Amino acid sequence: MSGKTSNPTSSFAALARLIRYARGYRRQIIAATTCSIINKLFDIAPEILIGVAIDVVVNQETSFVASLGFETAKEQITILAVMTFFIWAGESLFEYLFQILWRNLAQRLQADLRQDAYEHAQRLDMSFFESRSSGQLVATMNDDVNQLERFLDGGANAMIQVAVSIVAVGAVFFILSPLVAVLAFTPIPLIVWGAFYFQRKAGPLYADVREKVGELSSRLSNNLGGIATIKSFTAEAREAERLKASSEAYVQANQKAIRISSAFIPVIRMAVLAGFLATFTVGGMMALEGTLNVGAYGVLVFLTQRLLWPLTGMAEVIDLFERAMASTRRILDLLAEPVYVHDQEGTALLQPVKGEVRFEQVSFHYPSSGAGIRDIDLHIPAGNTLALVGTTGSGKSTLIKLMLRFYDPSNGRILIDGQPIRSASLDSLRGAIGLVSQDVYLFEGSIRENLTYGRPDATDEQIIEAAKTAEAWSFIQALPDGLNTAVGERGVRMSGGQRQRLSLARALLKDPPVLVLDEATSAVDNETEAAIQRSLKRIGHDRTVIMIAHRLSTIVDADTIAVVDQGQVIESGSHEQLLAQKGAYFAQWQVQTGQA
Ligand SMILES: Nc1ncnc2c1ncn2[C@@H]1O[C@H](COP(=O)(O)OP(=O)(O)OP(=O)(O)O)[C@@H](O)[C@H]1O
Repeated sequence: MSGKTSNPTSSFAALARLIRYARGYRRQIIAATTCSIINKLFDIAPEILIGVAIDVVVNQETSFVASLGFETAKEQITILAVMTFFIWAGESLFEYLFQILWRNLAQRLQADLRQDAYEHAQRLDMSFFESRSSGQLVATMNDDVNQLERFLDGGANAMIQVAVSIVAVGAVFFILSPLVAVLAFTPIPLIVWGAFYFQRKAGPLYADVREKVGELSSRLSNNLGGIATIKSFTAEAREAERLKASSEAYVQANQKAIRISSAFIPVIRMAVLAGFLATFTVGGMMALEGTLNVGAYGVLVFLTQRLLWPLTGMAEVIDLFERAMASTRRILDLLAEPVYVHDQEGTALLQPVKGEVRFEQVSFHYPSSGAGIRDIDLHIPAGNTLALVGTTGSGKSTLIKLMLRFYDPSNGRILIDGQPIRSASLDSLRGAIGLVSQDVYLFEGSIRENLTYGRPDATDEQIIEAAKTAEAWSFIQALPDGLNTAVGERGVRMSGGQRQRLSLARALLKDPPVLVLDEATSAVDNETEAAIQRSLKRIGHDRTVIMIAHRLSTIVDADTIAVVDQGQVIESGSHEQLLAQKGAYFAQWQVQTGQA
């Protein structure tokens, strides 16, 4: 998703966006946070109890615990032991609870994000997919989502607990000795500054790492998808080299991040040491002078460790946080990607759809190439057949894409049964159109699953009838597993002609009022093509058919033939009319019939 990761918004902005996204989980987040806080408080408490115990041993009847009403030292030790037991038990219980809560939250949130991202991506316009590689999208929906999951599994709790340590230990310090507190806290601003400095440095580096992961997975999926082409061009070595370059770019991006993150820990360690030594020596002096209770001194020394050492772990947590926020930004950016082709949900085309199609002054240009179509006027009465012919790249498929609202025209409008398609729901519009496109896509699964894709409840009789019309039944029947034969990924186990016939049968089974055949029979032999033409003529009587063909012999019977050239309709009429005009169609006909 190039261009997106350079987004300058900080990681905290990404966190705020994530929290907004996760508002449905507010109660769970609050519960998990509360358990993290309580666990940390229980975790700090034993250190305080050690101090209290020293106080008991040293001061006995005048100790702090004695002032609570436990007179003998034995009683005091016993009560401290009981308290220690409950504190440890409490700590264990809340550890269990926060682990469960955070991890469950991580699971739910990652599943939601992936699902939402996928569902949103499905709604996005075709132009979005043309500007993004599928590998990048897969990386976002898998790696980025997992990265966030890892942070929620442990990082979020660690961040909260560091904050609780600072506040709780700080409070104890200030109660016991404000002077030592100030000394012990002196390194904290440095540590926090270091953390932010690191965050600023590491943020863009991690964004770059995520970008490189995307590129790497994009290359992998493209290459594995195009393995036959690679082999046929014996390009294995070249491709291996290119993959190595992508891998290397990923390594280097990571190395930059590693250099920064590795420097952080030693620096923080020295700052921690300064704070610890200050408490240790100044507190010790004060205890010797008698201005600080011995027990309090013990508490301070132990707590300094509790306060400062976890901060060394902050580097790792911030590391995790930065990575997770770079990922979060990518996921949420994908979710925020605007949909330009708006669905008018709830406003279905008037049923039953008769299939009258009209293009009125339709113009459209692809933003990326500037190519497109201009001022197209076409009218196809319901039940008629329109053939679109013309040189390659003249804009025929573009007309179909506009009719399916893969894009919206920049000018003019398209109507079905007199209703502008922009004001109809995408469901009802696309439900009314059966498309057999040039690039046949079969899903991994059985022939039956592929054929019933547009009509999951079709009976075997209906499936067979559609397969017969598409001249696919004889070869399906000959397969050992018949309709249950697996077609392989993208239909690789079928021949090109078989794939086309399956795709045609799939569209026919949907039984749409408008059938679009874009070079639907280009990969079958002449005999099969003629047979398909005959069946199509039979079923074409009660539906509108729009066909695109290069072989003019297949469209001579169309009610209207429109010749498209450089994005415009330059001639239209019946076969005979166009021949009589002696224009572009006539010239093409001469070439194809060998009369030129
Ligand atoms: N997604 C796209 N982005 C940018 N340009 C595109 C896109 N799809 C098609 N084009 C361009 O638009 C023009 C019309 O393409 P279109 O696919 O409609 O032609 P066509 O007449 O169907 O060609 P063919 O007979 O070869 O299938 C071509 O110049 C093509 O390069």
